[in-house]
Amino acid sequence: MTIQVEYKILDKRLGNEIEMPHYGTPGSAGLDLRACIDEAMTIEPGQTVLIPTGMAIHLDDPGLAAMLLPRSGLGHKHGMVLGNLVGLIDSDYQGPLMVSMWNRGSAAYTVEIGERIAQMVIVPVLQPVFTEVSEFGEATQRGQSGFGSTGSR
Ligand SMILES: O=c1ccn([C@H]2C[C@H](O)[C@@H](COP(=O)(O)OP(=O)(O)OP(=O)(O)O)O2)c(=O)[nH]1
Ligand SMILES: [Mg+2]
Repeated sequence: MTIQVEYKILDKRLGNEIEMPHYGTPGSAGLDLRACIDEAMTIEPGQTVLIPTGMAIHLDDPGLAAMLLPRSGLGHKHGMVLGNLVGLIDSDYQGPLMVSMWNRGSAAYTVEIGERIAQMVIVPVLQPVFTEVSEFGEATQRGQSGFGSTGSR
């Protein structure tokens, strides 16, 4: 099934000198989002900046969400991850897609104009009806144990 999602171009460079986000290979889970900034931006260790992607999407369907995730190379090699760790885009959001970039590393990092800074994954979402109970229907093997109850190794 093909899912259609509307988008708006907010920065005229997108699709011209800055490449449009796209699935890089047939099996790609995410599209790389690009920094639509006016000049290269140096982010100091510990600093967080909000970077526009030059576009908006409207998922429209409450059964969909978009997640913004770090790119592994940027995160692992340069400590450039997301200030909110994961960005969650609601299906009713119509505003500019923004990426919060956090330099959790120990060296300054310069984001270039049009650089691929994060990736966006479209995911299915369920909104169940929640029902309050005083006891759950069936006791499980785990019960209330958690947070390392099974040991660490
Ligand atoms: O990395 C992100 C995270 C969020 N958003 C946009 C889309 C999302 O639908 C909206 C609200 O995000 P969220 O609900 O995570 O933030 P909030 O702090 O709860 O704000 P709000 O009160 O507007 O819901 O902000 C982004 O553009 N980038
Ligand atoms: Mg919210």
